[in-house]
Amino acid sequence: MYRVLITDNLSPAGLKILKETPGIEVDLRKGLTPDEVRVALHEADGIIIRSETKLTPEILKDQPRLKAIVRAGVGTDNINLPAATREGVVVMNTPAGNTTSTAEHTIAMMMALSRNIAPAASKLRDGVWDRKSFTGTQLAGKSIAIVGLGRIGLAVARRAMGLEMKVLGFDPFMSVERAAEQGIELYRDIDEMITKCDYLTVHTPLSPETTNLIGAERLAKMKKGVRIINCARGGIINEAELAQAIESGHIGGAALDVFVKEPTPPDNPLLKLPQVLCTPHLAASTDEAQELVAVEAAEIMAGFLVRHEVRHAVNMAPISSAEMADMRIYLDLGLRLGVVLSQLNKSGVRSAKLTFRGEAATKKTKLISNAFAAGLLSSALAENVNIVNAEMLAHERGIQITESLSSEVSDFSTMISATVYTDEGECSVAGTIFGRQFLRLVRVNQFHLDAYLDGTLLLYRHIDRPGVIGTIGTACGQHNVNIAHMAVGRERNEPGGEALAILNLDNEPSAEALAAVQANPAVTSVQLLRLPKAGNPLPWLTTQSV
Ligand SMILES: NC(=O)c1ccc[n+]([C@@H]2O[C@H](COP(=O)([O-])OP(=O)(O)OC[C@H]3O[C@@H](n4cnc5c(N)ncnc54)[C@H](O)[C@@H]3O)[C@@H](O)[C@H]2O)c1
Ligand SMILES: O=C(O)CC[C@@H](O)C(=O)O
Repeated sequence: MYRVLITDNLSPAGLKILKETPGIEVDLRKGLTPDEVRVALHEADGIIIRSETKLTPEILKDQPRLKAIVRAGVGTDNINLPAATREGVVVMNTPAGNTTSTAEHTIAMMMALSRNIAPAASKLRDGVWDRKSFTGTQLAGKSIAIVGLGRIGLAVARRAMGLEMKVLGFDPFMSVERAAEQGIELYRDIDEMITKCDYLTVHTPLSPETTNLIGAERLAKMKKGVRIINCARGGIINEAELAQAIESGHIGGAALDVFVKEPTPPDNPLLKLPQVLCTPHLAASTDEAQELVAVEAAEIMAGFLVRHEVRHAVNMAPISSAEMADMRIYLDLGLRLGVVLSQLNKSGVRSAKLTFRGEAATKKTKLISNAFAAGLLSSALAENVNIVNAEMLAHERGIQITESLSSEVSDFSTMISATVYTDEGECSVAGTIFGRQFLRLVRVNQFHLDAYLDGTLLLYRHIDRPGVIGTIGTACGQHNVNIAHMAVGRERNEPGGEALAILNLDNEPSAEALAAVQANPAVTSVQLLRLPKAGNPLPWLTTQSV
């Protein structure tokens, strides 16, 4: 049974989906302290959150059961992404469900700010009929500058055009042609754009580039009386510098839904200014948006846990359930080749190269390389490694993994070769898939053979002469070790040279059994490899150890 922890308010429609999904149980706990979230996560396979729960590195560390985090909403800035990735946890979000509500809130804030709705209503509630103090400004004919032309920025642009406003835009990832199609005058220089607007609204994520994007210097460049709106993230506009610019009279006012610290402390100077209109992070709080994001979050979590599909992931490539069904066997092959090389090599790996041939070259090779890296690092690291964190962990250890695709015809319709380069030289293996389900190890260095790629493998190198195989078989039998399959590869395809044999064993041989094999004078080396059993759930996506 997979357990999904939910620590923030989630619409009942989302809860219903999870509760009705066989194999999933819901652990609904609101108002937890950070430490309580950390403890509750020990027993959770997934967690769904909104913006209140903060998932810090301390909370995410050592959570071996946790596999997925789903953010019911857009911003993942309350989740420490490097920490989640390092722990091998997939982070997914629901990017589109609250776009309309957030755009509508932005327009509502702009209108309310321009017409002094909040202070006028408040005064009237206090019994004062004041018509003089609240003369507003009309929006029609004014210019609005939009920073960030993604889903919400564009939705705001369309609505502003409906209000007969002129729309200016800045987004380094938007083409001039696409902006023109939308009726937006695109600027390549934000500093030029901000001198031309009457309203400025920001719709970017909070990132190192966007933190304090609008501060004292840019506020000073704007026209006197400009009104500023932030329904994206606190910190994109510097709060203290905005407060000063409003107090000085240069900036006409601001409408803010988001704050650097949430809940924002009552002594935030912006809350005290009459020219500032504030809401407590409400832009996405509509029945419609909350139902959409909750349903999507629940479906994403259920799809991940039950069908292993990865949708809207922010720390790995997405995989649909159809792709996953197709890729599974390849991820398995990549992981097992990595495990084989990690156990064959005792010295430090500096780099690795994967070559994909035939059908393998047509798959999402990056994911297969990540599965290979997970296998390669599995025996070396105490951490759990999977396709989410393998690339990061390999990179941190200076291990470079490169890929090449080959159209060269090989003996097999699909094949993956992997070579690791170590301080002592190189070692390579190749694997293939028979009948779309059986994995085979078909080469170890210069030896071509055909061994099962699962369970316990006994490898021994020997001089290829009569009687060796028989005596090794007898030694195994005497020590109660059953041989399920045997493969031998010869250096030159003729007797007398070096050969490599791989025995697939039904049970783990004792130290005495290994010593008996090693005692054969023709045997030059013996090594035991341990791979996951065929058909076992593999750790390329979850955080189980190999
Ligand atoms: N207040 C709320 O309740 C609420 C609700 C939903 C979303 N949001 C926030 O709104 C913001 C936008 O959401 P979205 O769904 O439109 O995201 P999005 O990813 O669709 O759009 C973000 C846009 O910002 C642009 N961008 C990135 N860096 C930039 C920079 N330095 N300068 C200019 N543009 C830059 C990107 O190119 C992209 O087009 C996010 O911060 C999100 O968290 C807030
Ligand atoms: O959970 C919320 O209501 C806020 C969501 C919003 O900040 C988002 O980024 O989607």
